[in-house]
Amino acid sequence: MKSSAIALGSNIGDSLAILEAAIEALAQTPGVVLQAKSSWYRTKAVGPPQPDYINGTAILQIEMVPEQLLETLLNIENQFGRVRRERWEPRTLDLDLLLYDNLILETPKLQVPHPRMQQRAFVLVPLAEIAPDWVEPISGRRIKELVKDVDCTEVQLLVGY
Ligand SMILES: Nc1ncnc2c1ncn2[C@@H]1O[C@H](COP(=O)(O)O)[C@@H](O)[C@H]1O
Ligand SMILES: Nc1nc2c(c(=O)[nH]1)N=C(COP(=O)(O)OP(=O)(O)O)CN2
Repeated sequence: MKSSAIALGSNIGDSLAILEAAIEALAQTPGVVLQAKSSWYRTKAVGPPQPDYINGTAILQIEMVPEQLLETLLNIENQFGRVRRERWEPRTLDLDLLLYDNLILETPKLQVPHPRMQQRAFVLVPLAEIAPDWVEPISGRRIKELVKDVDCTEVQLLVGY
């Protein structure tokens, strides 16, 4: 069994229902056990102007290699109507693979840890809630330390668990 941290986001449609259903779809996937899910946060969009997002994170116990997990995430995004036209466009569902144990991996299709997670309050705030002591292997710093270095003012608790 390996551990993986996943980021979830949505800013089109009934985002909260989509995100809850996506968590359920992950939990029902063979080879995946849902260990923890964070609260949901309303967050200002980073990048081009677009509607606010709802973001959260989950910790999975998995029996899959990282490439299989990415494939699983992309399939679930498609199930929830994800359409890809351009980068950083609004989306029904975005699932990013943040961390996979302490692995560092760089292939044309997959980078782990997620290369922008250290700058993203919408990732670090929910991740610090469920995995504060996980060490991000590139920086060697814990999530609870990384979150202190980002501006969290535009990440508001929406549904707490
Ligand atoms: N760590 C990653 N998680 C998700 N997707 C990744 C990762 N590293 C590379 N990718 C590639 O990015 C696209 C998905 O882009 P999004 O706009 O974040 O959905 C995917 O095709 C992966 O090959
Ligand atoms: N608040 C917020 N802002 C965002 C969010 C998000 O989830 N929440 N996702 C983005 C898109 O990231 P994308 O997956 O297109 O690009 P990446 O490859 O940099 O993750 C861009 N901006």
